[in-house]
This record gives sequence, C-alpha cells and structure tokens, in this order.
Amino acid sequence: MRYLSTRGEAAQLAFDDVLLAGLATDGGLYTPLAYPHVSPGDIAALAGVPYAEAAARLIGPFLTDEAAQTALRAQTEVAYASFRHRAIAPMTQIADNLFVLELFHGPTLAFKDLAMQLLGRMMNDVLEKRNLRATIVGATSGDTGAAAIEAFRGLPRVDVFILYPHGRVSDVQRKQMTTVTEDNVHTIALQGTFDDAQNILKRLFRNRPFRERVGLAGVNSINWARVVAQMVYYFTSGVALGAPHRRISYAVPTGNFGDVLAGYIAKRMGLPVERLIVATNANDILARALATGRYEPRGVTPTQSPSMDIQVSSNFERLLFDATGRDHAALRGAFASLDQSGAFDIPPAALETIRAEFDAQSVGEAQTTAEIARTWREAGYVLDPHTATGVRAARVRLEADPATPVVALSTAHPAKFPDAIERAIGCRPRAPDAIAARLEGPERFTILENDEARVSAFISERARAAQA
Ligand SMILES: Cc1ncc(COP(=O)(O)O)c(C=O)c1O
Ligand SMILES: N[C@@H](CCOP(=O)(O)O)C(=O)O
Repeated sequence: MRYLSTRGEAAQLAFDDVLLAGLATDGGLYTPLAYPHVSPGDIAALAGVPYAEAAARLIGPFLTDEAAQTALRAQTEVAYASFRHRAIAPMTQIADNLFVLELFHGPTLAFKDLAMQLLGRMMNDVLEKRNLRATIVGATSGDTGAAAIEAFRGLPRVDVFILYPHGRVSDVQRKQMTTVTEDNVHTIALQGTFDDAQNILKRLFRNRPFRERVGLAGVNSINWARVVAQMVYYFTSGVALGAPHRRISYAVPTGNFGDVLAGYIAKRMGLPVERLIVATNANDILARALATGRYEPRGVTPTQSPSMDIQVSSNFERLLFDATGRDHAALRGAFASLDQSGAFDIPPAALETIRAEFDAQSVGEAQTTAEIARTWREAGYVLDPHTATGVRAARVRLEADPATPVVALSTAHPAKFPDAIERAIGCRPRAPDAIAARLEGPERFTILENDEARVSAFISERARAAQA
C-alpha cells in the first residue's frame, strides 16, 4: 500500500515513511491510494478472535511489505498486553439498542492508548531498523499527550515534546503528563488553546530545516497510523453486535475528527455502518459545517469535556478529500481560504456526500451533565463527560431510528474528570489504584508563550537528534 497527500504536492510514500513523516511536506494529510476491502466472510470470521489478532488482520493490508505484516502480529500482542480488560475494548448495554464501547482500559484511561501503544512499537521498530533517532512533537487537549508519553517514555531513540493548553486540561490529565520522570519526556504548558498548539505543530512540520534537523515525527491523528489503528474497534464491536449481517450506527465524541474518521475507514473497508454520528460539545464547528456547509472555526470555549475543546478538526481534511472525489486542487483551495479568510465553503456535491453518511449533534454543558445523571440513574453506569456527549447524540439518533443499534464510543474513564462527575451525580469516581499512585510525584513542565519561535528553540536545545 502507498500513500498520497490530500494536497497532492508531496511525494507518495510507503507505510513506514508515513509513520515517521506525520504531516506531509505540502501541509496535507497522508491517506492510502485505496482502502483494502474486507469481505463479509472475513468480517464474520472475526467473531471470537482476540483483539490483538483482529488488529493484525485488519491493519496488515495497510502496511507496505510482507516483513512488516509479519512483525505486526507480535507488535499488536505486546501493545495490548498491558490493558486492564481481557477484551481490550468491551461493550456494555445501557438501554434498548444503545451500547457503550469502553475504550479506556489502557494505561492512561483514554481511547488514545488503543492506537498509541501500537504506534510506539511500530515506530520504535522502524527507527531501530533504520538506525535513526526521532523527535516526537505532539499537541494535546489532554489525552493524546499522556498516551504518547506513556508509549514513548524511556525509549532511547526518541525524545517526546508535548504541548498542552496551560490551565485547560483536568488535574488528572495534567499530572499524567507532568509526573513522569524519564528525561526523554518534555511537557510544555502553552499559553494558548489546543488549536494554538496544533497550529504551532503544523508550522513546525512545514519548517523543513527544523524538521530535518530534529528528525521531527508526529503522533497526533494527522499521522495515518493513528487512524488506522483506531479503525479496529469499529470492526470488533460491529461483529459483536451481528455484523456483517446487521447494520450498526456509531456515535463518536469528536474534536480532531480522528476517531470518527476511523469509523468512516471501517465503513469504506466493508463494515456495514448505517450512520456515523459526530457528537460535539459547545465547540461545534463540525455540527455547524454539516448543517450549513461552511467550515468556520470560532474561538475555543472551555467546557467540562476539555479534550474536545477544538475548533480546527484536522482529520476533516481526509474526509473532504474523499468527498470531493480526491480533488487535490479543491483541497488546496479550501485550506488556502481557511488560512487567508478563516473559513471555506464545502462544495455542494461534497456536502451531500458527507451528509449521506454522517449526522452531527452539538451537546451543551447542561445536557452533558443531565446525560451523566440520567445514565447513572437508569443504568447504574458512570459516563465521562466526553462519552456523555456521544450517548446524548446516540439517544437522539435512536428516536429517529429505534431499530438500528447504536454504539456510543466511550473515549475516557470518568476518573479523569472527577469534578464533572461529582457535579452530575454527587460522588467522585476513583482511578484504578496503580494509576492513581503514579500521579502523586512532583510535577515537571515548562510554561511557554504561544509562539512558534519560542517552541522551536526550546525543542532544538533539548532534542538529542538535533545534537547528534
Ligand atoms: C476523551 C476524548 N474524547 C473525544 C476526543 C475527540 O476525538 P477526536 O479528536 O479523534 O475527534 C478526544 C480527543 O481527541 C478525547 O481525548
Ligand atoms: N483530544 C485530543 C486532541 C488531539 O487529538 P489527536 O487525536 O489528533 O491526537 C487530545 O486529547 O489530545
């Protein structure tokens, strides 16, 4: 399999190169030349298969060579060995035809671990094979950072720099990033929003001398490997509910659009998905874009689901690329307009294509709190605030179509957001003991102003790859 950039002005690459490249040099996102097809028979054959084996079968066709496909089975085995639930991504039913897919049983209690644990192994193996070092720079609204740090801490070939918005993540999220002791980890509290952090990250990728000097790599969902690893749990949950013989809808708490895009990829590969429901909080750019056809970021509003406090949803670019019939010029035009005038209009035919598969629902703060309380009252189940937006959106979908099961993706453990839970149900959830104990140590982070030059200087001074 080979990969092309959505903007069409970067070289086509093989999987291992895409893995290290992160963002394409033209500012676009890598995407496969074609999506591999999984036949109904092969989907049915996933029933009862351990998660690590299912992951190897489904991700394998995206790799470029046979050696990598063989190594993949061992990589998935190790990646999921540390999860606290044997099923890795188990499901719980909370109402008629409404299922919660628990993606928080990994080491940092969020869905990011499902991809990041695997990405860590894959990247490390490629670096060793090529005898290279890398400098990973990531932007986080709270969860990607912790998962990346967990996956890469202590690895001799990698330095990790994580930018998070100062004061805008939960205490647990911050401590997960700042209490680690390994000296290849550098946590930066940026005086700005997640969008500012992601903007700096993308500018660093487009700064060729910097990129080459530090061996820049990315682990946000702009990296294709993240998305493809997240596709797996759509299949495993779909099969558990009767796919390929039954159609299923998915409600996905959404920010950077990586997770819901993974559902779209699963559908392109052959999973019978009825609707993909994008759930947003007050930062509702995606709900507005689908309703009006205009993609127009506004200022970020802080909410009780801080990981979704995002206005520039990077992976929407991959969907738009497909929806325009893979029209590079249309993509370049749209993102030039976003840079110059702060918005673009989705071409009408592309909008129709998107609306044929996606719904979007914006869920306000009071609705989120009410959903946590309702699910606790009716099902005795505690939702984290991000998951609550997805469950609320799923309930709206079930009112329109009660016959099709809806899987709401549970993207984080409620213990990461105890204040929001206490507000809704009057008590604070506990993190698993081993994780809570790790958060007790002293915190280590550097506050930097929202300025690309300051950030790149900080990284250049500390990245070992720049000194080699
Ligand atoms: C807990 C949680 N839920 C939902 C999201 C949104 O996911 P995505 O950015 O893939 O749309 C994030 C951040 O990415 C998150 O950390
Ligand atoms: N919500 C994310 C934001 C970054 O998303 P990613 O999927 O592109 O890494 C976070 O928690 O950091």
